[in-house]
Amino acid sequence: MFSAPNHQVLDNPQDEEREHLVALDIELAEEAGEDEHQWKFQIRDLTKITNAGVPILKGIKMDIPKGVVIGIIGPSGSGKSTVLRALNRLWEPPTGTVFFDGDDICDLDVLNLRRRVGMLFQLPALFEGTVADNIRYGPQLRGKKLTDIEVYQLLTLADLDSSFLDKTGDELSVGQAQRVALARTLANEPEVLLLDEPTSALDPISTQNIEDVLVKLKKTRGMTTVMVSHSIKQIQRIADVVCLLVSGEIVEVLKPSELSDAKHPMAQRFLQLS
Ligand SMILES: Nc1ncnc2c1ncn2[C@@H]1O[C@H](COP(=O)(O)OP(=O)(O)OP(=O)(O)O)[C@@H](O)[C@H]1O
Repeated sequence: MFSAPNHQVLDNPQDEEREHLVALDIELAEEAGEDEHQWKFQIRDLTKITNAGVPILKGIKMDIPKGVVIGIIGPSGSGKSTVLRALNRLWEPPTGTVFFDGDDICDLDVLNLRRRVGMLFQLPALFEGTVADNIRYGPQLRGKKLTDIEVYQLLTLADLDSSFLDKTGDELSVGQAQRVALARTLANEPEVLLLDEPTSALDPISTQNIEDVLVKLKKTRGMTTVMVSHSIKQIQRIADVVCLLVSGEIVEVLKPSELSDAKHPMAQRFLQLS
C-alpha cells in the first residue's frame, strides 16, 4: 500500500522493518477489503523538481484507502504541502502519477475534482457576507440552492449553532471561522478532505472541536482524510496511519501508536525534537 521507495537504497533497513511495513500493508489492505476499488488515491512515482533543478518530491508512492485518516508529518520543507496540493491539482502533478478512484486526476474536470476533494488551510479565509452565504456559495455555483435546514445541518455538523448563521467573518474567532470554512467545504459534499495544518492557529478547545468533527465525519460518512500536521499528538489522536516525509521521500509508514518505533535516522531525530 505505502512505500518508501528509496529507503532501502538510503539506509539499508533491517529485515524486521521491511516485515513491519509489509504487515502494516496487509492490515490496512484488509481494512480496505483487498479491493482495488477501495483505494481513494493511488500515487505513483510522484516527483517534483524545481526550475533550478532542486528535487522537492522524489518518487512518492502511496495508496490511500477510502474512509481512512492519513496523517503526514515531517520536517519543514520536506514536501508535505506539495503532496497534499497534488491531490486536488492546486499543484498540477505530472500525468500518470495521481489516480482518484482509479482515474488519472489530470484527466478530470478540475473544478469537479476540487468539489469532490475539499481542502482546508491553516488560516480560514471567509468570503464577504454572512456565514450562511459562505456555506451556500459552493452549491450555488452548481445551481443548487441550499435550504435553511440544510445550511443549519451543515453548521451543526461543524459543531456550530444557528446563532452563527447571520454573523460575518469579522465577528468570528479564528477557531469559529475555521469551523465555518469546514462547513463550507462540507456543503460541496466532498469525498475527501485535505487538511493543511488546519488547527495550528487554533487554541486547544477549538482544536478539539475540529478533531471531533473529523472523527465524526469518518465514522458517519466514511470520509477519507489526508492531514498534514506538525502536532504528533494530534496525529496520534485521530490518524489511522502516519506517513513520515523527509526530504521529499516517504521514509516511514507507521500506526500512530508505533511512532516511537521509527527507524529512519532523520525520522527519529524529528520525532525526538517534536
Ligand atoms: N514552486 C516552487 N518553486 C520552488 N520551490 C518550491 C516551490 N514550491 C515549494 N517549493 C519548495 O519545496 C519544498 C517543500 O515545500 P512544502 O511547502 O511542500 O514543504 P512542507 O513540508 O509542507 O513545509 P512546511 O512544514 O514548512 O509547511 C520547500 O523547500 C519549498 O521552498
